[in-house]
Amino acid sequence: QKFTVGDYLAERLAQIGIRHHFVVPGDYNLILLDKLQSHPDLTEIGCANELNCSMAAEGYARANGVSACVVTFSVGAISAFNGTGSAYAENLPLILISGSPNTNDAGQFHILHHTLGTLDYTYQIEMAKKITCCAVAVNRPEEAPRLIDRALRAALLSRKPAYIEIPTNLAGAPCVRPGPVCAITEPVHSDKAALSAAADCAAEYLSGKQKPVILVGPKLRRAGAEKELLQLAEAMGCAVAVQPAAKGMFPEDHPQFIGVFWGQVSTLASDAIINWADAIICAGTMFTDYSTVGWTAMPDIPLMIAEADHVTFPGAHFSRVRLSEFLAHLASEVTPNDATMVEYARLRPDPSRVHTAAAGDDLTRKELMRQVQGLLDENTTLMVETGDSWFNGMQLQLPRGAQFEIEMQWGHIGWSIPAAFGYALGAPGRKVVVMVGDGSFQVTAQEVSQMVRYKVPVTILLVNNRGYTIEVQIHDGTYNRIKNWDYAALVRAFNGDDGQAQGLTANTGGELVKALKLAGENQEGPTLVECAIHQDDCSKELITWGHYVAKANARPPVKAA
Ligand SMILES: Cc1ncc(Cn2nnc(CCOP(=O)(O)OP(=O)(O)O)c2C)c(N)n1
Ligand SMILES: [Mg+2]
Repeated sequence: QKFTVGDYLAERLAQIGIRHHFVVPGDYNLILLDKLQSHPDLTEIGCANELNCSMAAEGYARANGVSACVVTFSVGAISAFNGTGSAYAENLPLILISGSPNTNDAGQFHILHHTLGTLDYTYQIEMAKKITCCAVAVNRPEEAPRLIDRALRAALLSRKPAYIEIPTNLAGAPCVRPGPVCAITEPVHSDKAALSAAADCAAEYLSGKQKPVILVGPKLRRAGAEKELLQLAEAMGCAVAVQPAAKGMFPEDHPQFIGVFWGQVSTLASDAIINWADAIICAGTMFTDYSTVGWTAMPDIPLMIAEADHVTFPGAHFSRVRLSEFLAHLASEVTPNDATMVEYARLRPDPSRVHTAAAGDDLTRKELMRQVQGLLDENTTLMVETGDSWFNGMQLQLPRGAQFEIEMQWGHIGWSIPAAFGYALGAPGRKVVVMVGDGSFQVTAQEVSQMVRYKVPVTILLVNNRGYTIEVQIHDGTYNRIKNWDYAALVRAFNGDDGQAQGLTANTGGELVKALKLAGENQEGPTLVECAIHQDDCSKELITWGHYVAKANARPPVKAA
């Protein structure tokens, strides 16, 4: 049994920790799929289309750390570019693998199916270069080890997606076996001198400051630095806020947690403390139009910003300083200062008395969220979709161990369904709950059928407010109306003759209680609960945020000088 290029790739994927690879077959990748499938540690997961395949891989990477999506040339890969873009924006090492034309075709001037109908097949890798940290095409079997290793190492080091193109007649070509896997997995450590210089600079930045606070951003988890952040927070004793896309990256039951800082739509009293602070330690932060509420909540004091591999201060920059090592170093040196916690204690809001609606009342967003809060425990992962689900999710208090997943940077509606499917396969045993709007659900609904096929027990809370409400709050128009579906019947239709999915509707609080109980009991497949709420029943935060994002979008062009 000769060892081939496909076997080399399979062995490397397994060595870096992948146990499931997401695929849609096509004649350019069939031999490669055979090789991957024959690896004892890899399980092939079929998806309904390549957009969903790439989003399932994006979700798998959130749970597993790294993922692989295997598609056919051009018609497959170009759809998969969307989930690859998400992985880039969300800092996830998704390996996009595409079959490609037989190596003889270019030289024989063949026009091929699935291509643009020209003689130039390089357009795909040229596009892939723009949305990955490394894109390689294996055109000769001898090149396979070097190119595959280069792409995988680049993805693992930078937490960005990589692209590997394998011609249909090379997947089965003879190839040498891989060398030690540490050659591609060995991390890069901080430069010692830069690390201590950065620590000295941090001490200087903090000295003389009365009210320092920590702000956690979404890159913290991707840099593997959550533990060290906690060490630093406890060494300082200061208040800790998180950006919306970093919710769940600092424990919310921790006494120093002061809420989600999101400008005027912040939770608890985090915006008051961030605005009161005279020093902000930013760890893995991303200040974007969405996270600063249309630039109305951009901190305006000099910041210390610790990124995955460098640290900046007002007037200083230190390269090759790894975030986790920097935070740990700081924790061992920093002077305690709990002024921001003392102040927070003075102004923290009393926990709001949550109103329980009568069982027979029409279901409202508030009652829905009261019941979702009750679902959260140390074993739950809540995935919130673009839409009012972002804002409703932000208000939830996460018990210790509960996880929260959001795709706020790429913000592709429909991400949550395939991503939850992929995440659930990467985190067996966790209870995965999705909160998704009706508009988003319509984009990628087919992947519920894969949850049925692989018996993945995801609970899908479909918040049906009859349309694209988040868009309505930014700027309304007829385009924000959609055709209503019978969502529960659709999910039951995915069962075919042997599925265990349940499709339920909840029009009142009482019906929701019953539906959630049934969902918790269904371990043999997905349970979708259509939660029907009024079209205008949206969060006050969405209305405020939508107003300022629309204003930011409408800024007039700056007149040329
Ligand atoms: C792929 C993609 N296409 C279009 C958009 C713009 N967009 N953002 N949110 C929406 C509507 C979301 O509506 P729903 O899922 O019903 O959420 P709600 O806001 O809760 O009604 C759109 C159409 C987007 N974010 N992603
Ligand atoms: Mg909606």
